[in-house]
Amino acid sequence: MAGFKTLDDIGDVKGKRVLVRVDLNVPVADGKVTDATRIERVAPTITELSGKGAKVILLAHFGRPKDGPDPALSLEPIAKATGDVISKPVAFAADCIGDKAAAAVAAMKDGDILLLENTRFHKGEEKNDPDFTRQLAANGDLYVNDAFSAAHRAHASTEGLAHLLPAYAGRTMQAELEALEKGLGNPVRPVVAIVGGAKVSSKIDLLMNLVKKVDALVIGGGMANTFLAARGSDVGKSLCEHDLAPTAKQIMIEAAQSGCAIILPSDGVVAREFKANAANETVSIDAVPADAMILDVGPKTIETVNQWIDRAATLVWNGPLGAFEIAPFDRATVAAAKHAASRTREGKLVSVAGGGDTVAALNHAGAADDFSYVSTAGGAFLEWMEGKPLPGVDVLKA
Ligand SMILES: Nc1ncnc2c1ncn2[C@@H]1O[C@H](COP(=O)(O)OP(=O)(O)O)[C@@H](O)[C@H]1O
Ligand SMILES: O=C(OP(=O)(O)O)[C@H](O)COP(=O)(O)O
Repeated sequence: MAGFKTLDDIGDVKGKRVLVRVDLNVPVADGKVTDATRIERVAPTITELSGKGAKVILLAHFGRPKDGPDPALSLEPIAKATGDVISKPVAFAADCIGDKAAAAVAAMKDGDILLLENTRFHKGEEKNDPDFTRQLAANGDLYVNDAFSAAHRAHASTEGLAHLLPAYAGRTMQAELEALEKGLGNPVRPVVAIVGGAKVSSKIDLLMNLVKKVDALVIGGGMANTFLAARGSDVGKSLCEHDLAPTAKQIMIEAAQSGCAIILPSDGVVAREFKANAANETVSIDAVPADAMILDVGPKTIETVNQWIDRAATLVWNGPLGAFEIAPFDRATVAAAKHAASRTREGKLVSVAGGGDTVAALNHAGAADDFSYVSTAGGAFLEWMEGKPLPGVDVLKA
């Protein structure tokens, strides 16, 4: 891979402490990992380094802790899940810096694997604070970044560490960039993007550039509600970031100027509770009851989405169209995923999808294997698509 050092350049790692940044931000329900794709994708890097006798020290975040350590966002259960995927024990330390981390690292033998607690339990992580970064670096001789899906974050463990230790791209980082370049480096038009999901505030800005790159943008999931509200629709109690309505309006103006069609839901499946099999009804998008929330796009919208998939030569997808984890609000996501998979199988579509939950949704639909490429990354993938610099990648090239 041009511009980087990879594991092919790392030399003899026997006995060396290698800090490996991975993305273990996996979907979890009732304490169980519901989709292990991200763990499976970083497994080759972990097993390769461990097999060569390195002490493999995994750094990762989990969720978005607001105020220091949060037991609900501990990585401890993920250590076991990682061990299950790689068929080796993965030890766990209750902090990523300080005495607990140092003691756990000191106890490691060559080839051992250790996962340190959620890096985001310290404010220094997201601030890329030099002092915090030095404390992380104290436990390593070398640094490997295999977290492409977090490479859009300039955090201590994704960017800062590469300034302090000899830095290398892991196998997944390398493979993701190569696959995206191959699939989307020079996409066949028309290019249709589907963007849904729930991370509205962290993804809405990048839609401003995306509409300049694609021919049509289908907006679903929680993301659609902010656009619907900006357009004047009442979305009741739906997930919606009303303060981002001006941004949504600006994106719609930008899209019109760039000749990018924006497709918003025309109907929705609404419920009063966010739970599986909640009583629900399908309503026109302009008739959402004030006490209800849109949890999926409706059948008319599914038809429209599928028509746009039919028109596309290239499909780019991040974010489910509805709350796919809870039946029956998975209907639109499953229908669109199956349709895109079948067009891809017929050789009529290049389909590239990404994101922790999007991958889980495609797996749920039984469609992932038929997509041209499934990335572990959502936000990072869209930023790569925009042509935005990814700090976690650029620092490896420095
Ligand atoms: N209408 C909706 N209301 C609430 N949550 C939604 C809705 N549509 C999708 N979601 C949620 O969005 C989440 C995924 O969003 P996001 O994290 O942005 O995707 P990814 O991880 O693929 O990048 C899922 O947990 C899903 O339940
Ligand atoms: O799940 C992730 O991104 P994604 O939801 O865009 O796929 C990454 O772990 C990054 O997480 P963040 O968006 O909290 O920085």
